[in-house]
Amino acid sequence: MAAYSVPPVEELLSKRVQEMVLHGEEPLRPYICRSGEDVDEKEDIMDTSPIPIISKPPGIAHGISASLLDKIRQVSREFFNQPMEEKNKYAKSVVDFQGYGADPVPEQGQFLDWSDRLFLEVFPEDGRQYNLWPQIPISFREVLEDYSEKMIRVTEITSKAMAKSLKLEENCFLEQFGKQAQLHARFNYYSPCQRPDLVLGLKPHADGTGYTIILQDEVGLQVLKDGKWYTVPKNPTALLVLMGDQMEIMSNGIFKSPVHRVVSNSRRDRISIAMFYTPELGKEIRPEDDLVNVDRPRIYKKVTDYAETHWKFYQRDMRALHTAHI
Ligand SMILES: O=C(O)CCC(=O)C(=O)O
Ligand SMILES: [Fe+2]
Repeated sequence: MAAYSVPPVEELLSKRVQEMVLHGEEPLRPYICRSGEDVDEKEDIMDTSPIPIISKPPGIAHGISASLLDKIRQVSREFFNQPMEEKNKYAKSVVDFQGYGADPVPEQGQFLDWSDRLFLEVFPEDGRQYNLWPQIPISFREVLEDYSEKMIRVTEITSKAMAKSLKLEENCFLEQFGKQAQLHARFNYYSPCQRPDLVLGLKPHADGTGYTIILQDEVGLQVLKDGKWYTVPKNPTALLVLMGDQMEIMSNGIFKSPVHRVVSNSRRDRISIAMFYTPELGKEIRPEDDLVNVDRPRIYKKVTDYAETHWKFYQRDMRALHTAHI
């Protein structure tokens, strides 16, 4: 049988998916992670009841104006719509986290995502690498700074609401996150794919964050529950709060960190802005004491810098939560 040669992953990752699509290239083998079945491009959305969405009541009002949500979507689109040479001014190497490109090289044999991204640390402020923040569109920096400030407010509202829903002291989760909690912005660009039945925009994973706040412009994100994928509906003024593994630990397993993925679409592209909210570096987190009792024994240990452990497993397409189990 003739050998089928594929460029090394490093080489593939040094090229953007968006570029391949512009050149009409078909996905190469490392991007192919689906069997060619089970693709549903219908516009109608499946039952979404298990997905918590912060919007107007009966959810929680997030307090961010519709115009700011439009602006952040707009500057993201404008950034990705630019020629490669402009975007490459912010290019990351294939091992870096911050900057424009793809995720760092996964361990051998793992599939690649059919998407590009720009990843930036926004809090604590001294972690900002402004040389990687796009200068075009010119309003990018101002809009991201404004959005990040507002996101901090959303994390306060959300963390308190979650504590109260469990009858806990309202600041308990905020204290665990710490004053130097981290916030990272990940701008995801999902190019269309001629073969959405073969690739995924983002492979199935759970987040290693405390939680992640997602804004999207099109459907594509799916959450796994009881073995079934649920599509998150499109709602221009809604933010989706997705629990990460660290919130599952702090809530002693009450809040579940769901596996999710992004499917590709043959006709349209998609933008999402995911804000990763993670406890302060070096800070130990643990299940809240008041959530541990005879009926609900402690199921998670104390952990520190769990996001690092999470990343090591993510690179191997595995979850890390078991490492925190008692
Ligand atoms: O694009 C999305 O809606 C989800 C992104 C996501 O899951 C992530 O960046 O971890
Ligand atoms: Fe995610």
